[in-house]
Amino acid sequence: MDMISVEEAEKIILAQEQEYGTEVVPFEHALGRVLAENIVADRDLPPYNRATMDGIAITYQAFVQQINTFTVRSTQAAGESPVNIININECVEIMTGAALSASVDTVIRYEDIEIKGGLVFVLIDPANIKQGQNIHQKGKDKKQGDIAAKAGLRITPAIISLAASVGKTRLKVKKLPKIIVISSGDELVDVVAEPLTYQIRRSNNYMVKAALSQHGIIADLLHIPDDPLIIAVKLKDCLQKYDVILLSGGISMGKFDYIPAALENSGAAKLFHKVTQRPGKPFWFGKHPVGTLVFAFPGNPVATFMCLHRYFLPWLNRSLNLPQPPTIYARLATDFTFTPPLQYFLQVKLNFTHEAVLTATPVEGNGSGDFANLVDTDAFIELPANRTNFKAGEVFKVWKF
Ligand SMILES: Nc1nc2c(c(=O)[nH]1)N[C@H]1C(S)=C(S)[C@@H](COP(=O)(O)OP(=O)(O)OC[C@H]3O[C@@H](n4cnc5c(N)ncnc54)[C@H](O)[C@@H]3O)O[C@H]1N2
Ligand code: MOO
Ligand SMILES: [Mg+2]
Repeated sequence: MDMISVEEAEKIILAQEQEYGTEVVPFEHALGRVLAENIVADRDLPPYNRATMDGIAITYQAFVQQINTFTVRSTQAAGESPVNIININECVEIMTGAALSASVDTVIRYEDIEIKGGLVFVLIDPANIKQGQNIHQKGKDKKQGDIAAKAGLRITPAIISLAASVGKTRLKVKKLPKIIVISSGDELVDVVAEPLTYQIRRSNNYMVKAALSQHGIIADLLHIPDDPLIIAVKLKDCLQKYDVILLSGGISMGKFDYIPAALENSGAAKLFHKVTQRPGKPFWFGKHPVGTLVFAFPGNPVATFMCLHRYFLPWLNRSLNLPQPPTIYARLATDFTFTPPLQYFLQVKLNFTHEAVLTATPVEGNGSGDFANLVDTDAFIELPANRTNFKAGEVFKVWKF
């Protein structure tokens, strides 16, 4: 199969969307997961007429009868059972969060009253007092039985708080794929090792694992040497144990790039190898008959990073039935030239102008091995393969990370 375009690669990958079922987790551990059930209000929200200001609670009828001096029946803290007034000229000193009794319907702030000699004087013009003011009415936000959060949403801190408020301590969420991130290469040593002059510490795998953890996935890590026998054994094992394998390295033209052949020998079917893009041209994608998907990313760190964001994360969203994030476009801030007939993913720094226009300033770096450059960039913009000169002010698609 010849090299395919970015769009074709994306289509092939998204067509492999999977469904991993659901599981129940403690609500405190559900952040970032996808809700697989509705969260329903177990009572009205709020469950009682709630004072929203510290002050006094009265019946509005008092003003109709020209009464604006009150005696204090009682003081009611939040958490105390509601106190009734007996006479129309009585008030309850009430605190924010306390439940009003049915005998009162209006709250006046401490700032608007004076308490002297056991009496409460209202300082403001009763014409400026509205019946029901400073009260959060029972059931105003949600009625008992209403759906307060719909299945399918990504769980945010707001949803965690909602679950807590309705006493939903366990939440049904979509299961995440079981993933292993495999690095390969004999030049790569462990992060705690002191590399020899011709070795480097492995880092791609930690970058991929960290990016996955932002999506709630705790991936396993494995390193394999450039040894075809070990690669075959390890890949065979992982193809049986995981839903998705994310590899980096070992897939290009090198004499020790054994991964594609090993995958195919293990029974995985190649769905494509090589995409007309830079970085990331040697990208290999395939599927094993047991259902395991294999994203074998090119080893150069910027290529691994780009392919993860451009292909894997959209696949994950699709498989979790989440809407894709809205497509963002930015204006190129300076002219840029790229001659090879490849779709170029240019590293950029994003900015907003005073006119709220999103701009993308190239932060080129030194090719796809320059992972240090990623620290100073916040997105790739996608420059079409069939063009060479890109002008400042032109608009291109953004892949934010
Ligand atoms: N003759 C050709 N050579 C190369 C081509 C080509 O088309 N023809 N493509 C180039 C491109 S583009 C890329 S990208 C790389 C991809 O190579 P591999 O996927 O085989 O990756 P490796 O050779 O194993 O490593 C490449 C590079 O990346 C470093 N690396 C790998 N894994 C890690 C890791 N976990 N942490 C940090 N760094 C890692 C590795 O040390 C190499 O420097 O091939 C080009 N060659
Ligand atoms: O993907 Mo390679 O990183 O184009 O250099
Ligand atoms: Mg190689």
